[in-house]
Amino acid sequence: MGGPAIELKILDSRLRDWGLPRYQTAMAAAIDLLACLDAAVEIAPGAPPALISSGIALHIGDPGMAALVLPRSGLGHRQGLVLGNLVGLIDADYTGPIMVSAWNRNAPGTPPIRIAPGDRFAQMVFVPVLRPEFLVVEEFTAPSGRGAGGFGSTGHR
Ligand SMILES: O=c1ccn([C@H]2C[C@H](O)[C@@H](COP(=O)(O)OP(=O)(O)OP(=O)(O)O)O2)c(=O)[nH]1
Ligand SMILES: [Mg+2]
Repeated sequence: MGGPAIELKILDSRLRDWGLPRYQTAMAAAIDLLACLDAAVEIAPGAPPALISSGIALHIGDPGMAALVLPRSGLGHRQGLVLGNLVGLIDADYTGPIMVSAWNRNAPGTPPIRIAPGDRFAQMVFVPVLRPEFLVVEEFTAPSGRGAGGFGSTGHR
């Protein structure tokens, strides 16, 4: 409700039964993505991430918007299911399937993580994007209080 409309293709018809990715609460920031798998997968700790389709394609089609694929907090924090690319970036001009790199970040020797078809296993948030042009200069025009101080230059307390 209230957001811009963007085109979505349903690539996996099971989403018509499971329900499209959607906001789970009235003010949720992200939609949950469903694992469009043929069969359950188990991802072992230390194994390469599994590339899993969300079953949808989008054409955001607006350079002022992108989407980010993020872990779900409960799965990431409690179970160790995060993303092989840490964060997925969906460009406004990408029209292929939205894929999720599912990675078990747990220590070797711990049990595998199981993802079943239709599981809500990751989430996606739409974000505004600025695309500045660069003005190449020899010296910055305005003074900066911080200057080049970084990487802990302000201390800890
Ligand atoms: O988790 C992700 C990350 C990316 N993508 C898709 C959408 C994105 O627009 C495209 C390219 O992603 P990105 O620019 O991050 O990857 P790249 O390695 O730079 O690939 P490219 O050269 O295609 O831009 O891949 C996904 O489906 N899932
Ligand atoms: Mg890229």
